[in-house]
Amino acid sequence: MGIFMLKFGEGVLGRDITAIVNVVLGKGETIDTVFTNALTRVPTPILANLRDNLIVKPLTLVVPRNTLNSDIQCNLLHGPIQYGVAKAVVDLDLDGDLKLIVTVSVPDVPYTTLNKRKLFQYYYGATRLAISRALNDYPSKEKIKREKYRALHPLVGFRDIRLERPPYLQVALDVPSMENVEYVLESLPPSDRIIVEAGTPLIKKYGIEVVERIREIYDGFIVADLKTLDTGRVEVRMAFESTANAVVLSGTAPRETILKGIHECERCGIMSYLDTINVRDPFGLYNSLELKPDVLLLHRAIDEEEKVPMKEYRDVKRREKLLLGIAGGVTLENIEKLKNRYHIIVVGRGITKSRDPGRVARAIVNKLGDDIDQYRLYLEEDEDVPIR
Ligand SMILES: O=C([C@H](O)CO)[C@H](O)[C@H](O)COP(=O)(O)O
Repeated sequence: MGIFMLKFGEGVLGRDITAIVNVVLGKGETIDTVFTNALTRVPTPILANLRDNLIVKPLTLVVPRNTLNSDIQCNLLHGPIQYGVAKAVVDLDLDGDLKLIVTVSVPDVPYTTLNKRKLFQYYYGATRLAISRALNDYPSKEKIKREKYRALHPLVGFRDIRLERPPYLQVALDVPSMENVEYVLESLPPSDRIIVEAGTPLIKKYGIEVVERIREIYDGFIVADLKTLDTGRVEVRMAFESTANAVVLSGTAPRETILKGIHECERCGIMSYLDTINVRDPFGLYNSLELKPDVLLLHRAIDEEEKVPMKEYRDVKRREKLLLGIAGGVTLENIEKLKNRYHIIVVGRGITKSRDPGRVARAIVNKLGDDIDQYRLYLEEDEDVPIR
């Protein structure tokens, strides 16, 4: 059996025009077949050359990713793009037995904005990057794991947060006035440590659509505090359809409702909270469930706060997988004590009723630890890939 090797890599560079380059490289029957089939296809991709009659080794196919709609695009492909790819392959001084298939985006730009030098540079750099990454099996599983909560896709503009970097501040919006909600949301600092809660009274007043109204102003992780007591599936669905990232189910609901609600959250790919207002043994309830919620919320009701002290679970240890939340009368003053014991600290009136909600929220967030973007450089680094 001959030598077999197949590797894949991507390089994307440039801001005004983006060079997107994907590479498949390898040795053996598989790549030989793909290579030969591609060459006999119509329209035929081009063999990278430095000039006419001088193809590069290892043999490299340049394949446009998009349809070429104009002569300008054809010239770009056959000109600076092809030259950029060819020069990168030659400069990397690769094993001559390899074969490379390089797919390239071909920009559709007006002739006047054409800058061949810039295009060459972008495609040359992106190709080097893609090949080096392929040869180094970049990115590693660890890199992807590390980056998955930091990555911000440029065409999406928001991150999908899964509460993987606790502790978090959950700002509970119970104030039943949209004007007040807007005021609080607009004052919140942008932070990956903040969760916004559409509070139960707010949802009762405006309906579940209030989640979408909140999102228009603060597009982060939003919890719909439905405290569901019946029809677990239906309520989770409603919250999901209004773009909630998590739903709160009541721990006093029938077991079936809790389980159906958690199951529906899992089906929809959103998170489930189990609220424990009026539940005597929250951990006993948690342990008894066949399906576990993502968050167990230890909660003292507002109505009982004059009689009942704030819930204190001194022996609470952070458990693997389960996120523990605390709610009911939390203020800026308690944060220091709570932040090492709980993953999610819910603060309602402590923020919404303060004279300066933004200042209080910022002060709490500062106590929780650094932000995801705080030490991030503008440029991405492949710390584990030597570019040859
Ligand atoms: O969930 C809550 C309560 O049941 C009303 O819906 C509150 O959001 C929660 O108790 C936090 O509020 P504060 O006690 O004002 O911090």
